[in-house]
Amino acid sequence: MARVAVIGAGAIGGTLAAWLAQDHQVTVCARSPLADLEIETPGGTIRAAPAILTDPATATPVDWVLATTKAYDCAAAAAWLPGLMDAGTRLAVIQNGVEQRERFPMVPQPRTLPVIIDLPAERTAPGRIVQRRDGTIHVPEGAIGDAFVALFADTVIAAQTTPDFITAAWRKLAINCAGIVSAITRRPAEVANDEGVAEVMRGLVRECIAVGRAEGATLADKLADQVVEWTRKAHPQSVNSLHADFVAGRPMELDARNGVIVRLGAKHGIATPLNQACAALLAASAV
Ligand SMILES: NC(=O)C1=CN([C@@H]2O[C@H](COP(=O)(O)OP(=O)(O)OC[C@H]3O[C@@H](n4cnc5c(N)ncnc54)[C@H](OP(=O)(O)O)[C@@H]3O)[C@@H](O)[C@H]2O)C=CC1
Ligand SMILES: CC(C)(CO)C(=O)C(=O)O
Repeated sequence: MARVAVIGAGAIGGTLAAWLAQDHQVTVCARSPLADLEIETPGGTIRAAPAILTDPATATPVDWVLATTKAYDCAAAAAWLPGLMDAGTRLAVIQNGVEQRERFPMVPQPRTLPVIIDLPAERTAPGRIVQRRDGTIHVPEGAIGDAFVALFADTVIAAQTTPDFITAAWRKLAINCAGIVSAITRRPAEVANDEGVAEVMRGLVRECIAVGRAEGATLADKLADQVVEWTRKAHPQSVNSLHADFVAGRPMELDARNGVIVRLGAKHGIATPLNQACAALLAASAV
């Protein structure tokens, strides 16, 4: 049984904390108070009552810290680390994008594990989450990756290591960059059935493919069509996390999901007008 602290009790943090609490000693480090966790999963409801802390000064060292805040909240989330981490603690950064390690520069790289999770989940109230699919997790190969995968052995979440993490991260970024169409149109996954919107999604993904290849990822041309197909096969009412932030009036991970394609595209001399335009339009409509 490992000691696991989950920073962030949102859609992903709450879901992972509830699954891991079935087998491990879990502490949830929350910004807003909550009582317990109840997750509606494809296989039925699971419940957990982990220890819940709201003050970083009360944190004590654990084996694993799972950072599951949004990318834009990493600086505040880092306030938990001095209490939670000792010389043996490892940090898993479970966030979208391709820059997970860079978001926690204060933790030595060998003890930081970037994690790609594909698990659609929505928070409906504090501690109440709908998990739409069992989901997958990908982490880089190596001893720390193996240890992380072992934490999920008895859960429905398929966790695995990959020898090509950069490709895994960019494939997920392809899905996420296209998801901006939901926030722009205020429509869940079903919006991908609109052929005009689907063509915008393909264009966003093609830019992501070009930049990802320049960064060393192996991405097939067919990924553009696949992203549309996968979105069409998702639960039609599934709300992605960018869309959820937009409708809740929260900050958005625009830089982590679309801006990064524009930034890294500029570095490689690759034009990314669709990602730039969609991010600018969404940012402007959130004001
Ligand atoms: N939702 C999804 O389906 C998926 C999300 N992702 C990625 O996972 C990451 C997390 O997303 P998601 O779970 O949706 O986000 P949520 O907004 O649902 O949850 C983030 C949580 O972090 C908490 N938080 C923020 N700052 C702090 C802090 N300083 N200390 C403690 N808790 C803090 C928030 O608190 P408060 O309750 O006060 O808001 C919130 O509960 C993102 O990078 C996202 O892109 C990846 C795959 C799927
Ligand atoms: C695409 C999706 C739903 C899948 O995990 C996601 O990553 C998000 O909501 O941010």
